[in-house]
Amino acid sequence: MDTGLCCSCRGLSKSYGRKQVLSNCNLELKPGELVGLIGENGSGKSTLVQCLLGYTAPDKGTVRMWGTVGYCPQEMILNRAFTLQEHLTFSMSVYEQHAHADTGFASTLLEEFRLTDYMEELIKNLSGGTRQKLQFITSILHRPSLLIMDEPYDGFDWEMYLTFWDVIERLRQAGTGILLISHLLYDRDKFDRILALKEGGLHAQ
Ligand SMILES: Nc1ncnc2c1ncn2[C@@H]1O[C@H](COP(=O)(O)OP(=O)(O)OP(=O)(O)O)[C@@H](O)[C@H]1O
Repeated sequence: MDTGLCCSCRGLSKSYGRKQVLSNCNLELKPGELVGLIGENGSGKSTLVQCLLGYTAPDKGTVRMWGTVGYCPQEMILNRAFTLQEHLTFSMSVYEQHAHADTGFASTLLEEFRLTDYMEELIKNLSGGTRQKLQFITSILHRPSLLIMDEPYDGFDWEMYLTFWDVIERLRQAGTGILLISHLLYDRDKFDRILALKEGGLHAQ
């Protein structure tokens, strides 16, 4: 069924003990749309993302996704014992089980993010910003239908920040719907919509 959406959640609620974190949250994302999600520390942004991705079960509500998903989390999830090359070989083999991940796109991203000099380095020896670049490109190798990113450019220098936005724009043009979570959103004009999570609810900004 073509709903014209890549993600929809309806009536999402989640409490931890007596603390209600999400209360009746509704969100729809269209292909090619870029939505920013802001909120104070502890407002529930990560909880919302965890519910969208199915990592945490909501108390109420439904989540639906159409197509493939890419996720760039805030915390580092790379295997530190791999070299960058081993990490990429492993990631591509995982993606190829479910989606198309072409080596040409991977090579372009490695060049654009200046990672080609580090292919034989262990991930544990890379700088924080370099690891962040690798984590970001890993989330998009399969050109997902929906991309969810939590503080994705934390640690990028200015040039890499600009490269990041170039790549995001290309993904949007190819139809990827994007949800970008951050405490602070710069360049607000790049977003189609900005939502704020406040007292458990999503509010248009
Ligand atoms: N597994 C958990 N068990 C209990 N409480 C939790 C759990 N996960 C999150 N919380 C609580 O839920 C609230 C929202 O947390 P969450 O991490 O979703 O906020 P956030 O907006 O992502 O915060 P930050 O901007 O600091 O990353 C916080 O009060 C947090 O302590």
